[in-house]
Amino acid sequence: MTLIDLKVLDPRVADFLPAYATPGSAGLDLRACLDEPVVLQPGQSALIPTGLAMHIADPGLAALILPRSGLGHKHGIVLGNLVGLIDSDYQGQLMVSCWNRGHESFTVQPFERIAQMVIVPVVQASFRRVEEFGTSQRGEGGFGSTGKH
Ligand SMILES: O=c1ccn([C@H]2C[C@H](O)[C@@H](COP(=O)(O)OP(=O)(O)OP(=O)(O)O)O2)c(=O)[nH]1
Ligand SMILES: [Mg+2]
Repeated sequence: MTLIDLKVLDPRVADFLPAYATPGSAGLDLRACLDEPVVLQPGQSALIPTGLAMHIADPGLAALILPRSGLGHKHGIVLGNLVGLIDSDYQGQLMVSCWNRGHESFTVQPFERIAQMVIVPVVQASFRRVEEFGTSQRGEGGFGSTGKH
């Protein structure tokens, strides 16, 4: 298990620290640290604080913030940035951009679970400038070049 430093910025979230719901879970649910409900009209988005800050510190790791499938599928509540990327050197509050892509208004309740976070490995690359690549089977083919079936 990887140990990551976490700061509780709002004491109200101290009882709801991110935790894996089951032994096999990949995602850690993040909650809305709100004083009052936030109504998202269709098409509207809001940046919702979580009351938490995290310093991953290891450049070989990052965190991704992803929608929760139930909220996304049933209510159209996804992320305004589609996916949130948390850099290993970020020490600010974890924020969730909630976007109502649905057709009905949705109310985010204080401390409701609004998104999930996955800790992932990262490879930092450096680049070597070349004039020609070594051959590959695909070459420059893309965007459907392998056919439809
Ligand atoms: O959903 C998100 C996405 C990002 N962040 C924080 C952590 C991340 O490390 C930082 C910067 O994110 P990103 O690089 O995606 O944003 P940017 O628009 O490129 O800002 P910057 O110039 O600060 O890198 O913002 C969040 O709290 N939630
Ligand atoms: Mg950036």
